[in-house]
Amino acid sequence: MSNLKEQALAYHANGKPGKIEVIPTKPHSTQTDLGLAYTPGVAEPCREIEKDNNKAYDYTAKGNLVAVISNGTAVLGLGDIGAVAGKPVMEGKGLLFKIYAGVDVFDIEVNEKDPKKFCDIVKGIAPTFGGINLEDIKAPECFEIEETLKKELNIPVMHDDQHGTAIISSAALINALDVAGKKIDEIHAVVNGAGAAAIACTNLYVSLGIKRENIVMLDSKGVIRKDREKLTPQKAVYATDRDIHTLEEAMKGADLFLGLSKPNILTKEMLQSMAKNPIVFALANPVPEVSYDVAISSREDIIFATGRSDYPNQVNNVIGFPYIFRGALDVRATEINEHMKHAAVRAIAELARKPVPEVVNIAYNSERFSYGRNYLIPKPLDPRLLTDVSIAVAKAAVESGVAHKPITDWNAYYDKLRDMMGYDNKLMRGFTDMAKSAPKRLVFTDGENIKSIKAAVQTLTEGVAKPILLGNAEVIKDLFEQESLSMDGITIINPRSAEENDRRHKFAQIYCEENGRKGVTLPQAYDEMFRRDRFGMMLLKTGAADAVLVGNHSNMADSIETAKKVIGIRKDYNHFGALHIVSTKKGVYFLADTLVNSDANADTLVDIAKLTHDAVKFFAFDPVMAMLSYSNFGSDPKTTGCAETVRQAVKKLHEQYPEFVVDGEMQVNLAIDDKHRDRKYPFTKLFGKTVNTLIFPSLSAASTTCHMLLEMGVTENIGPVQMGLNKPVHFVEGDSSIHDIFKLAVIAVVDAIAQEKKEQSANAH
Ligand SMILES: NC(=O)C1=CN([C@@H]2O[C@H](COP(=O)(O)OP(=O)(O)OC[C@H]3O[C@@H](n4cnc5c(N)ncnc54)[C@H](OP(=O)(O)O)[C@@H]3O)[C@@H](O)[C@H]2O)C=CC1
Ligand SMILES: CC(=O)C(=O)O
Ligand SMILES: [Mg+2]
Repeated sequence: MSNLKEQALAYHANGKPGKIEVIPTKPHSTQTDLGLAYTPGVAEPCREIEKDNNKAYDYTAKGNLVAVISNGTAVLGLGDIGAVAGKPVMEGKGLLFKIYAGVDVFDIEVNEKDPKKFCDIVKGIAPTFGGINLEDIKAPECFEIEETLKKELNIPVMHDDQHGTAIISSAALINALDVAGKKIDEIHAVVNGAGAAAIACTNLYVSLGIKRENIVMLDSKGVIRKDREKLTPQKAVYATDRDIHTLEEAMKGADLFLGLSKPNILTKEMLQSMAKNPIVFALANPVPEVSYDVAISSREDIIFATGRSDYPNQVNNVIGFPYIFRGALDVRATEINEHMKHAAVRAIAELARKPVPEVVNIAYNSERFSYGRNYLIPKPLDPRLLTDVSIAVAKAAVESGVAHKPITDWNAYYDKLRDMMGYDNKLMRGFTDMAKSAPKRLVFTDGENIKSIKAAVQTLTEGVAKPILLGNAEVIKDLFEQESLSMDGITIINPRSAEENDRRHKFAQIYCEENGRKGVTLPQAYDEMFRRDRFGMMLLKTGAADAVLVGNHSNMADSIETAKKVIGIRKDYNHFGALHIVSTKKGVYFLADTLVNSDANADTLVDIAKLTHDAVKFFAFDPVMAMLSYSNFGSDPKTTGCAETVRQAVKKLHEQYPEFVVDGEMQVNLAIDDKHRDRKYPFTKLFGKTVNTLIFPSLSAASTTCHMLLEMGVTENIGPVQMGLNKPVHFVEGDSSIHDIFKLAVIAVVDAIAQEKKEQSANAH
């Protein structure tokens, strides 16, 4: 703990104190810029806004700016620590708004406990903002404050400790009940705490179906009973006349415990007295009502959540507020109403049931998040929260008639949000959309590998492919079960099974006929068909599949040789190759050949350059190609070796393909720095152009460079993209992540679509 204390204090104090700052969004380097940013130019937008206040959304930051406002009376579970002491929390919230949903925040700490005066202050500053997030204001004052402000302001106002918490914990409850196999209208609940968060959560649970008479609520004075005096209206709603007087009694046989109160209140015995599969949400921060260790050791069937990030099931309002406000701001909603809250609950609950993307597993250093008692709600770093929750909230605002600026093109809105996510680049999104337009039958030869399986499931859920997994059906089914993945829509083929005997014979016949003069006999060909890469490629060849991903269950060099024999190299070529697409700060680069030709000569390089030229065009870029080596345009005059091989290839390319923008040999720094190159070597065919394609002199150089870039943090890479075979066979590299395999799957489908189009146009002529 003291370590945490030191770390936390150093974190906040180091560098510029605090966690947020204001950054200008417009140019400000010249006198002209400043004359527009401030006087005299700034008067023009002022005049426009004076005429029509709504113009503030066009000319100022208002539309994306939220106030996080607190009076510091219920800061986390620290209690009434005063306005300024709450500032680190409010700044923290500002940081989360920004990083998760791109919402800008001013944190405002107000020294005022009187609800009426507090409301006057907020109303006074409201014109600055597109929305108001009330935070850490204690009950019962928070109820009056929120109600008044909602009534009197026409921008979204939400007290996050109430409704943010209610939304997230409701989503977790829906899924916990599903896991426990219980019905919401039959359960008995104990709610410990009757403050801002607890009351709002309970209200939302009731609207979802929990019966009020099945709830026992407690505050600092014990069970809220009908015979107690001076209950606030919010507490009185939940007062009970059942013969229950203590927390201990309330817990007996209960199905649900919701704690939004104080640390360490529950005992092991109390947990053991609950009903079967008890749901325990101990959400007090930073220390829950019962520790994770005590809860988990109390009984095996417990379904447990806290508000903390260091245990499974973090029920924390961070999963909601950034996206709830994002959606509300984007349609310029005048409020956040019940319809919008329910939409957010559903979106969060449903997201937890979808397969978890690899980026999330990587972020949490986990191999296997999957829906179940330890994964009831999405992780805060799940980038899909931004799209799923914001869209659900925005749609609900439009449907319920509170959107001032309704969205009509939801696909464009989805794309805009996806652009904010930042883990995927535009290029890949374009391919994904292309693949979705005509999903193809895609074979994963490594069907018994969990990474292939997860990538295959993702292709299905994203609608980019119809996956076929090769392997032993029992093994594959077990893996699906272990990961709680659905097999709906997945095809499994076991090349070794008796059912595939006829197909094995047929494939062997074809393979033998085509390769008889390469020494392949029929018995050998039959034996080969037991191997998954051979069988997968034959499925493709015979039209039973549209594309294949060859996994790393077999030797890559052997699979490459097999692909040559089974699928064949394109007419007019003697070689095939592969490229990697890497997205760097300097732009997108195509690197080749990164996979196939370990002993390239000048003819190999010419083929690779031609294939890469076509591929780069296919990916909608104009190829500007540098043929790389260690020397520049003959600066090393040796007549043998790699520089000479590249020179010969360049000569051939210039003679045979004068239209290609290609030159070399040159060093990679000259290829990338066009100004330097143009100054020093103005005669090249690349003059005035920016190189986007790098053809390496050897596989060794290409592969090393490619892996080095990736290890050193290139933001995005796709590959190896095979080019030059007659059909879409692509090769998965040994250390590929699920995300890498998914991207290659998308490329394979896009390749299949392109192939189909080519065949259709050839048939038409
Ligand atoms: N995980 C999450 O996302 C969130 C967690 N929280 C946490 O919930 C807790 C409460 O926050 P909030 O509602 O904003 O604060 P409030 O001050 O509004 O409410 C606190 C409530 O806890 C009650 N309480 C205090 N001691 C006990 C006790 N021994 N037994 C039963 N009830 C008790 C108080 O009773 P009385 O009414 O008698 O004073 C009051 O009703 C905090 O720990 C906070 O960090 C809050 C929001 C979100
Ligand atoms: C998470 C939060 O808002 C709280 O604990 O108060
Ligand atoms: Mg809070």
